[in-house]
Order: sequence, then C-alpha cells, then structure tokens
Amino acid sequence: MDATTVVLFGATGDLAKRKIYPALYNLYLDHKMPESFSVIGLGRRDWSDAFFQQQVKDSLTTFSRRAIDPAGLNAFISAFRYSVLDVDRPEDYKTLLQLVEQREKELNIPSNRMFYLSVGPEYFDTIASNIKSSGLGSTQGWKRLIIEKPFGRDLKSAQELNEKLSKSFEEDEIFRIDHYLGKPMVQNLEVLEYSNPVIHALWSNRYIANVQITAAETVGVEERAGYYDKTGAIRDMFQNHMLQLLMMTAMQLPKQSTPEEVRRKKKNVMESLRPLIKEDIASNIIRAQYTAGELAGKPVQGYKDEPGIKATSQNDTFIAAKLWIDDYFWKGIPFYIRTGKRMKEKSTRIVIEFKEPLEQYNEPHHESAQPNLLIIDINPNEGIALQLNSKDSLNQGQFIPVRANAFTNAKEMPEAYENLIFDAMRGDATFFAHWDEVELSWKWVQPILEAFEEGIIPLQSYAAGSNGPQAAHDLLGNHKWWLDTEPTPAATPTQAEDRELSRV
Ligand SMILES: NC(=O)C1=CN([C@@H]2O[C@H](COP(=O)(O)OP(=O)(O)OC[C@H]3O[C@@H](n4cnc5c(N)ncnc54)[C@H](OP(=O)(O)O)[C@@H]3O)[C@@H](O)[C@H]2O)C=CC1
Ligand SMILES: O=C1O[C@H](COP(=O)(O)O)[C@@H](O)[C@H](O)[C@H]1O
Repeated sequence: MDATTVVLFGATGDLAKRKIYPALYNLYLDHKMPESFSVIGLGRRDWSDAFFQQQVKDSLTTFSRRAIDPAGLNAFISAFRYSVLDVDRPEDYKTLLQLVEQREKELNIPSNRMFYLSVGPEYFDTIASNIKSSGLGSTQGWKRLIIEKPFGRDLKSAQELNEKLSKSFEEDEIFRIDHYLGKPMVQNLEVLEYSNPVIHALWSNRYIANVQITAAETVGVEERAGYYDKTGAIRDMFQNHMLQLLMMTAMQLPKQSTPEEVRRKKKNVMESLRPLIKEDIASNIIRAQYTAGELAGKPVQGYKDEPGIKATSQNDTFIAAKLWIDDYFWKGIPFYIRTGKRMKEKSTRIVIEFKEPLEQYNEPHHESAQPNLLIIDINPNEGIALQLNSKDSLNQGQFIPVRANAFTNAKEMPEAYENLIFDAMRGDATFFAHWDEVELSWKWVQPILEAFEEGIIPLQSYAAGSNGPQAAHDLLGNHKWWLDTEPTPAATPTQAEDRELSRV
C-alpha cells in the first residue's frame, strides 16, 4: 500500500475518538496500514502534539475492540501530530501544508494525501476549496477526500454541495462514507449470492414473496437532540443507510466485482425503483414517533420528553416503507423497509421470505407449514440462517420449521470503519456511495419530505420497547415482519463459527 498522510479535520471530535482512531489502530495491528504513514489531527482547540497523542491513546483504551499492546502503541502513536485549524482561516491551511510537507520529508512519504472530513457538513465546501487554494491538494501522488454523512438535507442541498465539492475534487477522488456499507455482512451479500448456487437460483421474483429490511435500535435520541430533531429517521437512516441496504440486496450480480460495475448495478436498482406519487405516499410510507414505554424491564421516556426536544415536536423516530423495483428480476415483489429508535431489540437484518412451498404443487395447504426464510443478520449478530420445513416426528402429519444457522463471532470481525478506511487508503471505492446513488436516493425521498411538510402523512406513535406502530404491521397486509418476537440465536462467544440445524 502507498505511504500515506491522513489529514483529519475534526480530530478532537466524537467520531474521531469513537471510530476513527480505533479503526486506524486495528488496521495497524493487522498490518493493513502503509509501511510509512503520518496522521495530522486538526481542530480549533489549542492542543500540543503530546496532548493529542494522549487523547488518541485514551480513545483506544476505551473504544478499541482489541487489547492494547504498549510496545506497538508507542510506535503507532509516534505517527500522530496536531495542528490548530479553524476552517475559515486560510493561514491555518498554510501552516498545515508546512507540517504535512515536513512530515512527508521526515517519513519519506510521497505526497499521497487522504483528507478526512470528520466535521459537520456545513464545513465540507469551505474545507475542500481551502485544500485547493492553499496548495494542499496539489500533490504529486494521489489525493482523496473522505466525507461523512449527512450529504445534504434534501435533493437541492445535496446537488449544491456536490457541485461545490466537484470544483476541488474529481468524483473518483471523493469517498462518501455510509458506514452500513462497511459492515462485514453487507460486504458479504454479493459473495453470498454468487458463490452459492442455491441462493443464486432462488434470487428472483419467481421464488421470493417479499424482502424485509429492518434496522431497529434500542437507543433513543441520546445527546443529539439539536441534530436529530431537524433530521428524523427519514434523513438520518432511511435516505442513506436503508436505501444502500436495498441497493446491495437487490442489485444484479456484476460480471466483475469492480467498483464501477458494482456502483452501476446499484444505480440500476435506484433507477428501477418505482417513484412515489404524492397520492400514494400515505399508503406506502409510515412515519411515527416513540412515546414512553419499557425497555429491558426499565421505564423509558417518550421522545417529546427527551432533553432538548420540544413538547410539540412532529419529528419522526420511525419510518417504514413499501417499495417496488420494476425490473425483470424483482417485478411484483414488495420490499418492506423499516428503521426506528427505541425499539424492542437492536437488530439490523434482511429477511427474504420465499413463496409458499406447497402452492406450486397444488397440494392442500398445510397450515403448519411456514414460508422458507433466508435471514441475514447484519448487526449486532452477524450470520445467516435458512428456515426450512421438516416433518414433525412428534406430531403426526404436522410440519415444523427448522433453521440451519451459521453465525460468526462479531467481536472478531473488523469494524465498519476499519473496512472503509482500509479501502479508501487503497483507493477502492466499491463500498462508498457514488454521487449518482446519492442523488437518485434524494430524488426518491424528496416527494416524501414534501409530503411530510404538507402534513399529508400522519405522525403515528409507538411505545418505546415495541416493534413500531400498528400501521407498520398493517403495511404488510397478509404477511408479517418476521422474527419480531424471536431474536435469532446469538453467536457462541467462544466459537468463531457455530453451525447447527436447530428447531425453531
Ligand atoms: N459521532 C458519530 O457517531 C457520527 C458522526 N457522523 C458525522 O461525523 C461528523 C463529525 O461528527 P462528530 O465527531 O460527532 O462531531 P463533534 O461535534 O463531536 O466534533 C466536531 C469536530 O469538528 C471540529 N470543528 C467544529 N467547528 C470547527 C471549525 N470552525 N474549524 C475547525 N474545526 C471545527 C471540532 O473541533 P474543535 O471543537 O476543536 O474546533 C470537532 O473536532 C459529522 O458530519 C457527523 O454528522 C457520522 C456518523 C456517526
Ligand atoms: O448513522 C447513524 O447510524 C446509527 C446506527 O448505526 P449502527 O451501526 O449502530 O446500526 C444511528 O444510531 C445514528 O442515529 C445514525 O446517525
């Protein structure tokens, strides 16, 4: 891998501490960092190098998934330097350039520069143009820009932001992070389909009845009232993470797994996604807000009582949607998507429900038969399960669902940020959101945002600790959200893989 300088804007912030430093450290332990690298942290706080290095060490002690190796830690930390920078002060970029060049010389790093913008999106444009005007972006090697979400708050603002960024960086230099694309099971979806003829053969509207994608969280708004109350589940999760999961699930297998091909296939999905017209929005989109309830046996307050949230807030903390992909493979198959805070369990999961097994053979419907399910657990458990029907030897003539489970120990898997930072350093953009996908996602979501503003969609409520509002269950008609009440078995902590055929 090329020797690299990581220039981290927002080095004093929460994301850097919780995700970025632990990811860099784990990559270092796995020998996935370049032989020679430099990290320059930036923020307005007047920190010294030594203080910054101590902050990084503290963050690793708290957040790294690995035990700290004191000897290796010092070598790792010695690559870190700090420079004070206010995004609006051009002179700070000049000082930064001098420091970057000095470290490149000391460490013999050709000018390959990765600018990581772990700051609020309101600063993206200013930083990108200052990188250009200060000369920081005039590298002899490569330059890359990593940006965090949110990318705009509607179609127009996203287009404006992209227009501005493209004055300083080419599209192939911009790495838009969607951390769901870094999750190991999401990165595994393509492989599951192409390396398993059983799954591949069934992956179409001929055999699939519906697809359900859930990202349920038990946490509430936490300390993010200011951000979340203006954002809601639709912008915070649905427009980005949930639509990315949809693209990854529904895309047709690329002939070659190159970034260009994968992104082209994802774009095809978005282009085939049936647009919502205003009249149909209320019957296909459910929005809701949590009220007081109980989680893990403890009472929790409602959204409106959370610190920093107004009692009149009409913000959504839950979204469910019914979508149709009008292409050859998925025509006629509903995709159900939902995401919410303060739900019963933390679970990101894709469930593929297959068509009734007996119907096609004209046998009398057997009421104890359940649909076959393919269950892909993404987070916090990681694994797949296949639910099949089997003869129930204890009850004559009855069927019983059994599950073949394969779970991995999530603690041993690289964290999303590790995968993504590693890819960005190698210049592999496969699991980053291309502008075309982002724009198409906003285009699809835009009528929903307008319908919200116009009050066309009622705001439902659901008790904290539940599986969401009744309306989200009604959305599925004769079907149901699978596994709502029966979490799939967790991985055995001592075993890397646990394969079993179990009774459900
Ligand atoms: N935290 C998280 O879990 C997640 C965050 N994100 C995104 O990551 C980005 C960063 O979030 P987070 O770390 O939580 O935010 P924080 O508020 O914790 O940190 C913001 C950072 O920006 C710096 N900053 C703010 N204003 C300026 C300025 N004028 N000039 C220079 N630096 C400035 C701050 O440094 P200083 O105060 O020293 O100036 C600080 O380091 C945001 O875009 C957020 O949406 C995305 C997913 C998850
Ligand atoms: O981006 C975000 O994601 C988290 C959920 O991420 P996960 O990896 O824990 O599933 C969510 O809590 C947060 O509101 C949102 O901004």
